[in-house]
Amino acid sequence: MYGTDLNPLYEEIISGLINENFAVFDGFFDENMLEALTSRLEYHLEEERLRTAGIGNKELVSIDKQIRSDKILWLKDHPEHPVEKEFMDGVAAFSEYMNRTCFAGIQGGEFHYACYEEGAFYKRHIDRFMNDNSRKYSIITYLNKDWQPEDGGELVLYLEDRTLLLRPEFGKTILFKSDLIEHEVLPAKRRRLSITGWLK
Ligand SMILES: O=C(O)CCC(=O)C(=O)O
Ligand SMILES: [Fe+2]
Repeated sequence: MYGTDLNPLYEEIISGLINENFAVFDGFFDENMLEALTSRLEYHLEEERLRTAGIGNKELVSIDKQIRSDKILWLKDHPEHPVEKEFMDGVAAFSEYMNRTCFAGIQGGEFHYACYEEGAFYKRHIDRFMNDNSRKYSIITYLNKDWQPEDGGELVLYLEDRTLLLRPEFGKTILFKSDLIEHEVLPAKRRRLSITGWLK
């Protein structure tokens, strides 16, 4: 029946968002798709398409290497590949579910690939701009095979009652409320790849 099926993974994510403003999970995207996204990102890197990321929104971008030192490529800034369309479709299906079951009011999103080269980091911040509060949820999926504890690059979530360190392991996805969760990326000790987006 249209509109009434429950999706167990989505339900788990939504419980996390309701109870703790974040959720960490595997299996949002299947293995083939994760492999294809990784190859695509590696190809973009070889073609030198990623650029030093800025801080602030389009009008107010300043590049401050003291705060972040990753490189990014916005998905909208290059011709879409079928796996990128599949990625967007997956995120759109979740957004529709959130809208239908939680009245989340998500109207779209923006997405980029990110690469933290050895030594790169992103200091403690929240994912909202001073002059634009449209970002509702942040979503990050990691594309790093065999990430080891000594590889660093953890995402730190600064929660009210504790601090959580998350390793950027292949296929792991984090979703959190963009306006509430302060977070940081610790220096990576090897190249750290991800695809990141904001539901708006
Ligand atoms: O890659 C991560 O773990 C987080 C990235 C991040 O905080 C951002 O791009 O705003
Ligand atoms: Fe962030």
